[in-house]
Amino acid sequence: MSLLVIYNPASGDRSAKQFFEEHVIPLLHQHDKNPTNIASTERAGHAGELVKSHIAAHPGPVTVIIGSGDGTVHEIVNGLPEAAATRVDLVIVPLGTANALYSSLFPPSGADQDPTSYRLKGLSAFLTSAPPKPLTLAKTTLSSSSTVYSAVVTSTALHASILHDSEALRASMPGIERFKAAAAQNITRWYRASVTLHPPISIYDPTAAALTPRAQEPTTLHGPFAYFLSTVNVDRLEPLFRITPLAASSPPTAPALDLVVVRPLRDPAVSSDSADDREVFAQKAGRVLGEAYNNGNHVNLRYAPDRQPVTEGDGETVVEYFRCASFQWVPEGADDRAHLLCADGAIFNIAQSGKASCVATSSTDNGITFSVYA
Ligand SMILES: Nc1ncnc2c1ncn2[C@@H]1O[C@H](COP(=O)(O)OP(=O)(O)OP(=O)(O)O)[C@@H](O)[C@H]1O
Repeated sequence: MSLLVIYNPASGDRSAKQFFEEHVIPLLHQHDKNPTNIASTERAGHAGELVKSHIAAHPGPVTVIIGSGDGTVHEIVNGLPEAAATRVDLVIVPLGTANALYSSLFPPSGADQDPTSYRLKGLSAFLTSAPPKPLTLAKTTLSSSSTVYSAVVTSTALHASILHDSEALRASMPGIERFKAAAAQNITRWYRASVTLHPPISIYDPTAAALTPRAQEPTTLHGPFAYFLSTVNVDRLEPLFRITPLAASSPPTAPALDLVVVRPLRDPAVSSDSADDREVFAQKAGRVLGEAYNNGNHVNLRYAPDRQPVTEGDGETVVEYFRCASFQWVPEGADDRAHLLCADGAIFNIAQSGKASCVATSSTDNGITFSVYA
């Protein structure tokens, strides 16, 4: 098995080069692991090119130690030719902004933890020969010639708008605060679309505190939507933002998408798509996002008789939490923002009259088995 080391000097707070020189490379040498190549990415897309040319020169399985955030992992997952038919085992050193995949694999313990040893947990798993864990991928088809794989998140609505707008804030806000700033800019927007979920479908029931089976035929949800997001492999998008908690507490036994959906017209205080009702609902949407930071408690919010979100009683849930095999998002023509789709932070535009179809697959679907040390 060959060994390739890649780091992205532009990730997160731009500390990857120094971290690799001071910690990662010396540790590899101490363990007699000699990489075939140590490369720094030079531009967007370069990480995928580096792995692709490495496999061409060294056919067969490869371990890739990757110092970056989720965006660079995404480039590797999407950068290899289907014909490669090989195995890629990833060792993540989390040096990006959000590090969703890493913080889901290694949830922060809460206790004081040395940041350097925390970042080296994946590398330790590799060095101690723990078996790598296969990844699930979400495959999104935007047209007959456009397909993208996600290893973390596939979203539309507010989350796609946040990722779309936060990139412009990267230089002035290198940390996760830029996602909060972009959320504030977009919190009153609604997105006109419909979405069809495909079975097997289950839905979270806060009373049972469990996912319960739902229809075994496709289910269509009509908009407008405030929030629509699906994940694979992760229960959080930042160390403390636990948006799909059931992915960890009740993990799927076969490839599946965990979905968080928020539809404003379910709110008894909202009767129409007016500016006033958007302002009223923005507070509820803000509460949902805030409770996701409270160990994923947003999934337990219900509307009380006074129409405020609470965690007691038996009112309608504020969040609809589904697990399903696939979904099809169909934006309405006039709503440009409903045409944005985010795949692990990369933003795509769904064509006018187009749709996005997303299906959970095992990582072997594109001919390559992607696994990660955890
Ligand atoms: N040398 C480079 N200069 C500028 N950008 C680069 C360079 N190398 C890679 N990139 C781009 O940097 C982007 C961000 O990288 P990455 O996702 O690893 O970090 P992040 O966005 O800070 O973290 P996260 O995705 O976890 O929030 C990638 O999409 C990649 O295309």
